[in-house]
Amino acid sequence: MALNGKTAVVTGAAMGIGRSIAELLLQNGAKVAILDMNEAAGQSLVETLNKEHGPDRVLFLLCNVESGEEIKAAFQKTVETFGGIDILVNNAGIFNEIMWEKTIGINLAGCIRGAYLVIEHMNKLTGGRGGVIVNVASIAGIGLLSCCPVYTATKHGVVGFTRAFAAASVASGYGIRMNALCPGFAQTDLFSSVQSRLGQFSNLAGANQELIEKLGVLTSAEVVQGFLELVTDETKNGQALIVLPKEKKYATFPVSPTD
Ligand SMILES: NC(=O)C1=CN([C@@H]2O[C@H](COP(=O)(O)OP(=O)(O)OC[C@H]3O[C@@H](n4cnc5c(N)ncnc54)[C@H](O)[C@@H]3O)[C@@H](O)[C@H]2O)C=CC1
Ligand SMILES: CC/C=C\C[C@H](O)/C=C/C=C\C=C\C=C\C(=O)[C@@H](O)C/C=C\CCC(=O)O
Repeated sequence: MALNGKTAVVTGAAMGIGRSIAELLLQNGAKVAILDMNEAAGQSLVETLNKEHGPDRVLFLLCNVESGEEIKAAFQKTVETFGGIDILVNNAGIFNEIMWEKTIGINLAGCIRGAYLVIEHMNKLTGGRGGVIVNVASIAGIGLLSCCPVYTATKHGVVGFTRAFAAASVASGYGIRMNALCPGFAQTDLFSSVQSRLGQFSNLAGANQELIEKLGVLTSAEVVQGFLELVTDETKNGQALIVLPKEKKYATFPVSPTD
C-alpha cells in the first residue's frame, strides 16, 4: 500500500511513540487524524505539524479510547474531513499495575474497540476500500516482564487478537490486514513513570532495571523503524514485528499447539 494521499488515524498520538508514528506517516504523504485525551499536547502538536507539512493534512480529535462513543465520533469526523480511513494505529496505552483494570481497558479493550469500530469504514464486503490496522503491542506481548503481569497480559492479548483478527479477516473477505509492532524499552513519558506505577510486584523493580540495562533503550524514532513495512507491505498480515536497539525481527509462533 502506497501511503501518499491515504488517511491514517493514530490513537495516543499527542506524544511519545504515537507522535513519531504520526510524523512518519505525514512525511510519507498521508493525512493523519491524531486522537488523544491530552488536549493541550494534541492541539500544540497539530500547530507544529501544520507549519511543517502545510494545512489540511492533520487533525486533532479529543478522544479517550476507553469510550466506544468517542472513538466512533472521532472516526466519523475523520471520514467527513478526509474522505475515509485507510490506516488505523491502535497505539494509546498506559503502564499502571496499580490501576490494573484501567490498564486492561485501555491497552487491550481500547485496541479491540478501535478495530471493531473501524471495520464499518474499511470492510470491502460493505462498500469499504479495505485497509490496514497496526496495534502497538510490546515485546512484553511475546516474552514476559515479571514486574508487571497485567501489562504483560494486555500485550499478549493484543498479539493474540492481532493474529486471530488477521486470520478472521482473510477468511471473511474483509480486505483488512492487521499487524502488531512489538518494541523493547523506549524513552517516553510512559517509560519514565514505570517505577511509581509498579503494584503488587514492585519488589521486582531491581530485576527490571537489570533487563533495561541488558536490552538498552530505544528512542521513539527508532521504534517506528519497521512500522512502515507493516503498513505498506501487503504480504504482512497477522505478523508481530519485534524492534530492539540492535535488531528487528518477526516473531515466530508454533503452527498449531496440537502439532
Ligand atoms: N515506552 C515504552 O518503553 C514502550 C511502549 N510501548 C507501547 O507504546 C504505546 C505508546 O506508549 P508511549 O509512547 O511510551 O507512551 P506515552 O505515555 O509517552 O504516550 C501515550 C499517549 O497516549 C495517550 N493516552 C493514554 N491513555 C489514553 C486513552 N485512554 N485514550 C487516548 N489516549 C490516551 C497519552 O495522552 C499520550 O499522549 C503504548 O501502547 C505502550 O504500551 C510498547 C513498547 C515499549
Ligand atoms: C517496565 C515496562 C516498561 C516499558 C513497557 C514496555 O512495553 C517495554 C517492554 C520491554 C521489554 C520487555 C521485555 C521482555 C522480556 C522477555 O521476553 C523475557 O524473556 C526476558 C527474560 C527474563 C525477564 C525476567 C523478568 O522480567 O524479571
